[in-house]
Amino acid sequence: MTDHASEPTPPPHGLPAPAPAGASALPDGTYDGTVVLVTGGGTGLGKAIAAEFARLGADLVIASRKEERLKAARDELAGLGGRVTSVPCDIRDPDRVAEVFDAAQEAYGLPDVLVNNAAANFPVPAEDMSPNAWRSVVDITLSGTFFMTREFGRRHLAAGTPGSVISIGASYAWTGGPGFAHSAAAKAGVKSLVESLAVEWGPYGIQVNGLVPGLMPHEDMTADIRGNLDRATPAQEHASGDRQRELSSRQPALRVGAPRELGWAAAFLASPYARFITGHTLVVDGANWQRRGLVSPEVVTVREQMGRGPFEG
Ligand SMILES: CCCCCCCCC/C=C/C(=O)SCCNC(=O)CCNC(=O)[C@H](O)C(C)(C)COP(=O)(O)OP(=O)(O)OC[C@H]1O[C@@H](n2cnc3c(N)ncnc32)[C@H](O)[C@@H]1OP(=O)(O)O
Ligand SMILES: NC(=O)C1=CN([C@@H]2O[C@H](COP(=O)(O)OP(=O)(O)OC[C@H]3O[C@@H](n4cnc5c(N)ncnc54)[C@H](OP(=O)(O)O)[C@@H]3O)[C@@H](O)[C@H]2O)C=CC1
Repeated sequence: MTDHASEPTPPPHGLPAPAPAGASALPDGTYDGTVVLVTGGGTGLGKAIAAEFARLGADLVIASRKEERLKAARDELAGLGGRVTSVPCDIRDPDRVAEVFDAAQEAYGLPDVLVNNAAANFPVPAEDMSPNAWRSVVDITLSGTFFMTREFGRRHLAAGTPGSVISIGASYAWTGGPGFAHSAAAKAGVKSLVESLAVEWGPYGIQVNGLVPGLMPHEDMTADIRGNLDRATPAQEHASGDRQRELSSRQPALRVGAPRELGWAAAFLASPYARFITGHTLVVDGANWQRRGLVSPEVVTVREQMGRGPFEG
């Protein structure tokens, strides 16, 4: 019998690394002949999601406001498999949203899959948030998601065809997000939409799911979000220069997520292997959002976290 007590305990090593980039759990050609529309598909996580569908054979339509970014992403994604087209669009405008679907239909056909990935966010204490700042984040994140989803649903209902919607959320939809009241409220709305529409449209063969990323750093992260992460880690740790390690040590997985891990989850959720999953929001975050204890870190106000002086009205 081994005497375990006398053996040194190996240090915790966290969750295993993901499969390499370019690998897939789904069979080659899973998305041959299908059209996938990704909002915000020109940057960050949206681009990573689009890439996984492309590798599996999908024709892609990516849509967002900035044409240059879309074009650069289109060239990158085109090397992966299927055809790619980009359509400039502000998802806050329902007429522009309809035009995106017209363009997609003309290019490849009615999208079979819609990924609502576009969103807006910046950290700001609620008492400093202007009405327009609130409106801007809620309009893009919640209303834009609804306008896209509504257009997708209407066209499929009219055609009598099935489809799959995946809306990207955030875990503060459940917990609230101090410093991000606008985005957290909007993402709670997105989660609620998933649940309402899955029931409304199940009878017509339309699946509606949510997908929540954890901390998945990428090169397109906005300066505001990057700054927020910098403030969340002590200055002496920045000096080490190993940002990834600093962030990893604060996750139960002892690592951050790779954008492709979100892409794999999206490709699964819209695939023939997930046809009975609808109205569900899947969290891909290494259990970071569950990290609670009876005794939490000392309370620091959002103002202090953001280095702001006292509220002056
Ligand atoms: C707890 C868990 C931890 C969790 C830790 C972190 C979790 C992150 C989870 C979620 C992450 C994401 O969503 S990441 C996605 C982030 N990506 C993006 O946001 C990209 C898109 N963003 C944008 O385009 C812009 O940032 C945005 C402002 C939202 C929209 O652009 P527009 O041109 O429509 O709007 P603008 O005219 O510039 O600005 C509209 C108003 O917003 C105000 N505004 C703009 N930036 C502001 C700022 N930094 N602080 C205050 N107010 C601001 C302006 O002053 C305007 O108000 P007035 O002056 O009154 O007129
Ligand atoms: N990164 C993370 O760690 C986390 C991200 N998330 C969620 O993941 C998703 C992707 O985030 P991420 O890749 O990090 O962010 P990015 O800032 O890289 O992407 C946001 C995208 O949305 C597009 N967009 C913004 N506003 C509009 C608009 N009005 N109309 C059309 N497109 C718009 C932007 O393109 P353009 O500027 O060209 O319009 C951009 O491509 C979001 O839903 C976000 O809330 C959730 C939790 C954590």
